[in-house]
Amino acid sequence: MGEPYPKLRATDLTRTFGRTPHTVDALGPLGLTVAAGEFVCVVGPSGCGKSTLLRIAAGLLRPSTGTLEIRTTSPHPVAMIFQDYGIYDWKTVQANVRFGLDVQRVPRREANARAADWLARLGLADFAHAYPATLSGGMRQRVAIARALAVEPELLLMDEPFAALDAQLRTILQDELLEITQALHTTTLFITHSLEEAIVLGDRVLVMSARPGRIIAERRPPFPRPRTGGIRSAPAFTALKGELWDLLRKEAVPA
Ligand SMILES: Nc1ncnc2c1ncn2[C@@H]1O[C@H](COP(=O)(O)OP(=O)(O)OP(=O)(O)O)[C@@H](O)[C@H]1O
Repeated sequence: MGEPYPKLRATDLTRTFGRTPHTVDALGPLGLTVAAGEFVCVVGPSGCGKSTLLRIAAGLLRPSTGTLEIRTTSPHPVAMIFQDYGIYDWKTVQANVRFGLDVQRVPRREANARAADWLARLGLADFAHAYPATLSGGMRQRVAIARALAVEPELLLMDEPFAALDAQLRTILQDELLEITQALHTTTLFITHSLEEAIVLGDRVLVMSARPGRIIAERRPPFPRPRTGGIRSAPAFTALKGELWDLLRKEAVPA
């Protein structure tokens, strides 16, 4: 992928919660890399440690053993999007999108221009001065995406960002994210329950085992980029979804 080092590399990563004798082995040992410009999706059964992995990547949680390295060059390299939006209800939409830029001390005029640009891209221009409470779920999630991307992160970490949305909105936002990340080549680690989402968005789809989650399979959706949501109706899409589902079902319902 051009650069000699991956943007993210996890090696023999494990995480255990609690104290003996009541410990929970939540994760690993797990290894994975995300190359520059790559979009990697992680799917796995409920409770297998997906969020734990992402929280370690975001620096919110320490691994018990192993390492997770992020190799970036900018001072504010990582942005994160959670499923519960993580936007501030007391700030306007524009102030929310500008938030990361303010933290980076981007001059106000430039920050406003960049925020306005992202609001326009995500169809929120008319809501710049609205407060999040007045927005629909899909619009709130667009605000979260605009805020994360406005800082031009070198690495985007997304934990089930569309889980709370209905199926139609989810499809629309998947397609929007696909378009944006393909245009910007944003390096992304994306956690999801949805196989469809993983296949539409991912250069690679990694399948995790039941807890403690390890990577048990990797598939490359056979769709060249730039791709569109139209691939959902391709026979190869259905075939890959079936194959991944078989893998996942074995983990979700142990024999
Ligand atoms: N702070 C914590 N203290 C104790 N146990 C925890 C903690 N955080 C997570 N766990 C446990 O670790 C395991 C993995 O949790 P995690 O949230 O990472 O799974 P997940 O794959 O993201 O789940 P889901 O798909 O249901 O969101 C679970 O058994 C969970 O109960």
